Amino acid sequence: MLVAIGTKNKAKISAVETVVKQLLNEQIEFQYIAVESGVSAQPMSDAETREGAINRALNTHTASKADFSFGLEGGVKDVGGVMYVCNWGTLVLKDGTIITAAGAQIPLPNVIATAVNSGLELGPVMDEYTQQNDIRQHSGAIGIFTKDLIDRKEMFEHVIKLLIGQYFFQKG
Ligand SMILES: O=P(O)(O)OP(=O)(O)OP(=O)(O)OC[C@H]1O[C@@H](n2cnc3c(O)ncnc32)[C@H](O)[C@@H]1O
Ligand SMILES: [Mg+2]
Repeated sequence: MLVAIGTKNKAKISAVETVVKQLLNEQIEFQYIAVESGVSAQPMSDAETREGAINRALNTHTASKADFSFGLEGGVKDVGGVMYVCNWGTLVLKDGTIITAAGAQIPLPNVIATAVNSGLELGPVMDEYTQQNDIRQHSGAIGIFTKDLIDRKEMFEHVIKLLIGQYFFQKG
């Protein structure tokens, strides 16, 4: 089967590959496509982040006609005046069926929230904060602020499991 992923981000790619290989007992070809999310570079709500994940999966589906097309999107959201990191995933099946799910969320420190609210993207803000490159492709914000107990790959693995689990349920 063909599995397409709408990103070139290493954390997202390895999350999809790990879970798909674990759950689907067949020969799998993976395809990675950089697609548009159709939302802002830094989504600021659950609704916008979810929409970005759906758009990515649909654009991946259109480009690949794969059996499974995945779209994963990271964003932030405000809950009671506190900024949380949020992540959404979408699986589009070959027949166009859309399945969605969201991942674990943690609050971001005020210094990070202030920088993001000033219009910066979380990715570069995290690089500046940690003095490392490309945190978004490795630990992610969720890894940095949990001492890597849950990194960005593992967080996305849960999202992929929630997507494939719903597919199994629908299939019966
Ligand atoms: O290449 P793509 O697939 O776009 O991957 P990305 O890392 O840019 O991830 P998103 O576009 O889904 O996330 C939107 C923005 O939020 C940032 N972001 C989201 N979650 C993050 C995390 O856990 N750690 C660091 N940055 C994160 C990301 O770098 C972007 O600036
Ligand atoms: Mg991005």
